[in-house]
Amino acid sequence: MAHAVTPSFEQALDKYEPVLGLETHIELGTASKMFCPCPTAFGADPNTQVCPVCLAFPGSLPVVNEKAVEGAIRLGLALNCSIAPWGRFARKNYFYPDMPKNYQISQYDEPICVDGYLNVTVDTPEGPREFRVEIERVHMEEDTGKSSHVGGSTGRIHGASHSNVDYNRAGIPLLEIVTKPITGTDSLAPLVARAYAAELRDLVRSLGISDVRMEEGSMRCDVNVSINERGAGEWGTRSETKNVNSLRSVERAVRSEIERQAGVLDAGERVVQETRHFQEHLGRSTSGRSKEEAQDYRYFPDPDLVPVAPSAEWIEELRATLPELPAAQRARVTAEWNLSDTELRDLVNADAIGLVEATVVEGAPSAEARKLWLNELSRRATEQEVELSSLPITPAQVARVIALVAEGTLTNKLARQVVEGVLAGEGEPDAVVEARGLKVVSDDGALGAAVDEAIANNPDAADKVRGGKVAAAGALVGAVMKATRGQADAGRARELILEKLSG
Ligand SMILES: Nc1ncnc2c1ncn2[C@@H]1O[C@H](COP(=O)(O)OP(=O)(O)OP(=O)(O)O)[C@@H](O)[C@H]1O
Ligand SMILES: [Mg+2]
Ligand SMILES: [Mg+2]
Repeated sequence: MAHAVTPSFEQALDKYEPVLGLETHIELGTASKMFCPCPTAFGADPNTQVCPVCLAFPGSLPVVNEKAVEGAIRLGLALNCSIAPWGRFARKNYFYPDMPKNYQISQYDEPICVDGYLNVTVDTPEGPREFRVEIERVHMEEDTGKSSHVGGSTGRIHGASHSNVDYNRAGIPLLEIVTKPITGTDSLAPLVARAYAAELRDLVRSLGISDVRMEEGSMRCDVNVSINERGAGEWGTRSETKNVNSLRSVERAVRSEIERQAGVLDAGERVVQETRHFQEHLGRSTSGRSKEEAQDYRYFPDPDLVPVAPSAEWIEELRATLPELPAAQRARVTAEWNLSDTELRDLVNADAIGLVEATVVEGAPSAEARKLWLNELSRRATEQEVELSSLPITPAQVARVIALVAEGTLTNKLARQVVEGVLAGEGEPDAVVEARGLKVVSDDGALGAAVDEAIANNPDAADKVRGGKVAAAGALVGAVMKATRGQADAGRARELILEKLSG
C-alpha cells in the first residue's frame, strides 16, 4: 500500500474540490434546564445542580422549558427558517457514562426549524465575496454531563486510574444548527467555515439567547469535510471533526482535513467515515471513532413529552421581538458612518460595532469613537488578553473622554492617560482628570506664570522674538510645555508669549 504523503493546500485544491457541513451546538442561556427546574449557572461545585429528572431517577417526568422553545424559534426566524407548527421530541439511544438516562432527548425527523440560510462574507484579494450557507435544520436537545479522567501518572485518559462525572451540565438546553452541504467554496473553504461560525455566533449573541463563548464551550462546532476529484459529480466520504472550540481552529480544521484527505486519495486509499478530534497544539485533527457502521440510535418519539406545537400567533409575537440583526446593523453603520470596506472589516474583526455605536449614542462623533476603540482600547485589550467588550470602561466613559478633548480640557496625549486611569479603576474620567491633575493649562494666570518663567530662562530666544524673529517663539513654547509637563494649551501659550514680547 502506498504511503499517504500530505500535499500542500494549493496542490490539494488543484485536483480536488471540498464539500463542508457544519453542526453547531449552542448552549441556551436559560435560567433553568431543558426539562427540569435545576439552575444552569456555570462553575458550580460538581453535582450540586441536579434533581431526579436530570439524573433520570425512575418515575421522574420531564417538562419542556418554554423559554428554550422560544429561543429556538427566535433563532430559526433569524436564520430565515420555516417553523414547524407541530413536532415531537425523540429519544436518541446510546450508552455513555455522562448521560444518566442512556438516551438523550433530542429531535429527529421533526425538528422545530427547517430550511433557512445565513449569508456570510469572506475577504478575498479581489474584495469581499458573499456566500449563502443553507441551513438544513435547527433542533432542540439536552446537553450531557461532563467526565474527567483523573489519577494515574499522566492524568490523561490512558494513564488515569478513575473517572469522575459531573451532571451539572446534564439537561442544559442545547440548539443544534445543521447546514446543508456547502459546495463551490474551493480554496475559500476554510474561510467560509470560519466566517459562518463567526456570523452565527454574532447572530445568536444579538438575539441574547446564549453567551456563545467558544472557549467555555457554550458554542461548539463539529466540522464535516469531504473532497472529490474535480468534475467527479459525486461527493466524497466525509469525516467529522468534533468540538472545535475557536474560530481559528474551525479554519485550521477544514484546511488540514482537506490536505489530509487529498494525501489519502493520492495514495489510492479510501477516506474512512469517522469522527476526528481537533488537537489545538498540532493545528490538525487525529482519528477518533470510526462511523463506518453508522450507529443505530433507535430513535423514537419520547412518550413522556407532549408535542411542541407553537401557534402562528406566538411565532409572530416572537418575530416582532427580533432585534436588528448583525448584517442589517453592518449595512446601516456603513452608510451612517460612511465606512470603507477596510474600516468596516476592522470594526467587525475587533467586534467593536456595538461599542462604537453605544459611544455614539452617548454623544461622541463616530470617527472619534472608532479611533479610540480601535487604537488605544484595542491595544490595551490585546495586552491584557481580554475581549474589547470586557475592558472595564463603558461607552459613556469613552464618550466623556472624547468630549473633554473636544472642549479643549484634554489633549490626545492626556486623553490616553485618562483612559489608563479609568481602566485602572480610578473612577470616572472627570475624577481621573482631577486626581491626576491632567487638565490642559489654558487659564492665563497659571499659563502667564509659566510664560514669564520661560522668557526669563531663555533670554536669547526672547531677544530674537523682540527683534521680529517670530519663529524663535517655538523654543519658548517648548519651554512652557516642558515646565507644565505637556499640559499647557500650546496655542494660547504662543499668543501670550508674542503679546508679552511685542510690548
Ligand atoms: N459528503 C459530505 N461532505 C461534507 N459534508 C457533508 C457531506 N454530507 C453531509 N454533510 C454535512 O454533514 C453534516 C451532517 O450532520 P447531521 O447532524 O445531519 O448528521 P450526523 O453527523 O450523522 O449526526 P450527529 O448529529 O449524530 O453527529 C451536515 O452539515 C451535512 O450537510
Ligand atoms: Mg448532528
Ligand atoms: Mg454529526
